[in-house]
Amino acid sequence: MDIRKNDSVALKTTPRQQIKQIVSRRKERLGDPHERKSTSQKPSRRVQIEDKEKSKPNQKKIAPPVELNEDRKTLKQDNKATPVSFDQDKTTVKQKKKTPSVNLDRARTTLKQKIKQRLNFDKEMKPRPPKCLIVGFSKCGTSALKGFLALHPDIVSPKKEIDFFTNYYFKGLEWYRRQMPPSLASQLTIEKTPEYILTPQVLRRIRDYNSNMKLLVMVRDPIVRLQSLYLHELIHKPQYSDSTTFRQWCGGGGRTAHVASVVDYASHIRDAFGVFSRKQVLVQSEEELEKFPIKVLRRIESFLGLRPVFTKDHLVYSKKKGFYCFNMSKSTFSKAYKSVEMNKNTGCFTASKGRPHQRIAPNLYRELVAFTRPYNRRLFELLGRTYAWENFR
Ligand SMILES: Nc1ncnc2c1ncn2[C@@H]1O[C@H](COP(=O)(O)OS(=O)(=O)O)[C@@H](OP(=O)(O)O)[C@H]1O
Repeated sequence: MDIRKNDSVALKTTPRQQIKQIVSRRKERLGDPHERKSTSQKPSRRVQIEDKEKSKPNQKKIAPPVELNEDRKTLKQDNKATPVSFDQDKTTVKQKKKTPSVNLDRARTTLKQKIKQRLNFDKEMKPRPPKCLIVGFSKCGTSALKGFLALHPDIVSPKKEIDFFTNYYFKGLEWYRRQMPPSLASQLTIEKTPEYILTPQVLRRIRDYNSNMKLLVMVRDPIVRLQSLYLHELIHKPQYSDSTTFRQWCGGGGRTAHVASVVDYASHIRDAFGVFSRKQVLVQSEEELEKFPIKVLRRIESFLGLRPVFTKDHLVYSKKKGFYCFNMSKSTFSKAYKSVEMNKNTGCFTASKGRPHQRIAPNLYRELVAFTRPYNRRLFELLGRTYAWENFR
């Protein structure tokens, strides 16, 4: 080894340079103390927390915010769909649990269909001109007939008597139509005003309005009709008071013009037969409606060309009232309720229908029987049938 050469190199450097060299060699060996300081700096608090989290494997992780929103979306959609799934049958609800997305789609479709149906239904529902009229006679069970008929799904009827062809003809046909309840094209509107049959001019107005109109005419034992009308007019006509007797109301006896106007069905029905074909007019007795309502309703269904729906389940006999009333456990009851005044609790007609009649004094009764007999005979001849009115006595 040439020591002198090395020494010569060494001799060439100044002590200051030598110190520098020593320091740089140390740096190479150990690394820069400044750099070392930067790497050995304390980790930031955030990093510390993250590290801590990593070091806790069993701790529950909080779901990232995006997923939470997704969950909420799904929840909202589910909530929106809930009313539809209620309308669907139980099977669909069960399926929903298994495949929610499929059922959600189905529920949406059903809802859309239902809305569409409803809109179409509402568009179609409008007041339509009546095609059948209950034209008479007052106090012969016309309200019961109208109310019972309104149980039929294909029949609608206004609650009130419209009196159009008698009193409000000047208001015009459009006004009349608007008095009718909304109905579907497939339904039949029936209006009842028992005074229509009393005037030939009114019957002609009806024919001019609709020459195919069907007429329902209720008749009743004329003496019972007198009793019924008497009780009605005592309340509704100011010329009578509570003290007006039946005899006084009859006009002092049983052979007056007043009595004649009440018991003479035949001349009015003849007028109706003169304006309409007989096929368009059905005459029905109150007595039969009172005792065998379903039989009568089935007959009228057929007369009106409606599907037969009436069964004995529609009505129940009330011993207390002494009449048939609506069977409130049957859902059609609520439909009929829109068409007649009835007691919501009992399903029977209000107190103004089916009032107990007073007993007629025997003398007056005999007079009335004698007086009404020819009227009845004329009616029976006209109809080609009899009623058991005179046989009752
Ligand atoms: N189911 C039933 N419920 C109640 N009443 C019934 C029923 N069926 C027939 N009737 C008889 O209907 C009589 C009333 O007839 P109207 O409805 O034509 O009277 S009105 O002209 O509308 O005022 C009414 O007359 P009154 O008994 O004099 O009240 C009843 O006898």
